[in-house]
Amino acid sequence: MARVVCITLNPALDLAFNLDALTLGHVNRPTGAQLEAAGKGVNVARVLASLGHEVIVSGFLGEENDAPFSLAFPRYGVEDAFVRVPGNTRINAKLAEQSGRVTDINGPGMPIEASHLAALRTTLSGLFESSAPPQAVVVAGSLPPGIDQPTFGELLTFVKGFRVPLWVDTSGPALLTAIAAQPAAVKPNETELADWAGSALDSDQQRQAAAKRLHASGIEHALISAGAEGVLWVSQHGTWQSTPPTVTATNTVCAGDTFVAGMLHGLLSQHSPEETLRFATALSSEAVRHVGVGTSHADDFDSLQQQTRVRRLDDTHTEGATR
Ligand SMILES: Nc1ncnc2c1ncn2[C@@H]1O[C@H](COP(=O)(O)OP(=O)(O)OP(=O)(O)O)[C@@H](O)[C@H]1O
Ligand SMILES: O=P(O)(O)OC[C@@]1(O)O[C@H](CO)[C@@H](O)[C@@H]1O
Repeated sequence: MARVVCITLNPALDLAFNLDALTLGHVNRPTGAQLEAAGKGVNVARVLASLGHEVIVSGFLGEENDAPFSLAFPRYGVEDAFVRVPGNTRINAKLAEQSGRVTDINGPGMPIEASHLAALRTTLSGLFESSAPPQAVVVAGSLPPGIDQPTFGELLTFVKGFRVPLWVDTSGPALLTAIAAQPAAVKPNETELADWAGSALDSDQQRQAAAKRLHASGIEHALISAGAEGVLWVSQHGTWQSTPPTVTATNTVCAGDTFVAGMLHGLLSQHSPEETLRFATALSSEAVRHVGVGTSHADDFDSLQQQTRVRRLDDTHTEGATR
């Protein structure tokens, strides 16, 4: 198993509400509510730890409300290397309706200052210069106020300097900055990549062309997810496509993070490309059935994997790799 650092610059307490249907402008009474220590990198970390990896979480946490995180980290099985900064970590509302529609309300996050960034760099240097340096690093989620695009680009270059694979999952201008920094992997969804691609990525062909272009631009693993329509993956292993099984989508909030963790797990464990993509896709489909990240301990996980369709698109001699 590997040692992995997961960085969340803008974590969140996710407040998930289950509603029959959301009515704007009215009092809504959810059937259930759940508050969890989250944010993209924390979610990825949680999945990797559940798969047996040694995971360290870092980034910035508000010192005024860090108790739910400090309590959750031992439960998630991850080591806490977050830099505490003045203020409160944001609370993001996730409104999930019976129809499967989810409305996210994500706050801006706490202002980050140059001294906080310097503290983060010192923490990361300490982790990577230790006697047991990590084998991979994930940077996931949005940028808090105070971290502009050039600063983010510099941070990614700094992290790349540790010479382990850097995986980045972000959106908007930060995704463009990340792609320019040439990490080992990015995993936008089809909407998030449209800006970079210059057009909507509605069809398989458009997504395939964009993933190939992304890979050719210097990204070792170009991954594009498209919800229930599945994933396109272009790498040195070829062009692969997966389609998840049909499941009842209750809450899609952590699906992308679960997928990223599943892929990294497969690659770090040296599983075959087919096995890696099947596992990650099935795991992310498991995630959408409930609030929170996906688990491979679900009773029917084997069946979810069997129902996941995986195809290699650039090789006609891979019938054995499909199900
Ligand atoms: N409705 C669904 N049914 C089955 N699987 C799904 C569904 N939605 C998402 N998934 C699985 O989760 C993966 C990631 O989902 P998606 O493309 O929505 O990522 P995302 O937009 O990054 O998610 P996030 O909400 O975590 O940011 C998909 O590739 C798919 O395998
Ligand atoms: O605002 P960001 O950083 O883009 O996304 C934050 C977030 O929506 O991502 C996770 C799900 O992927 C949630 O835990 C969290 O609230």
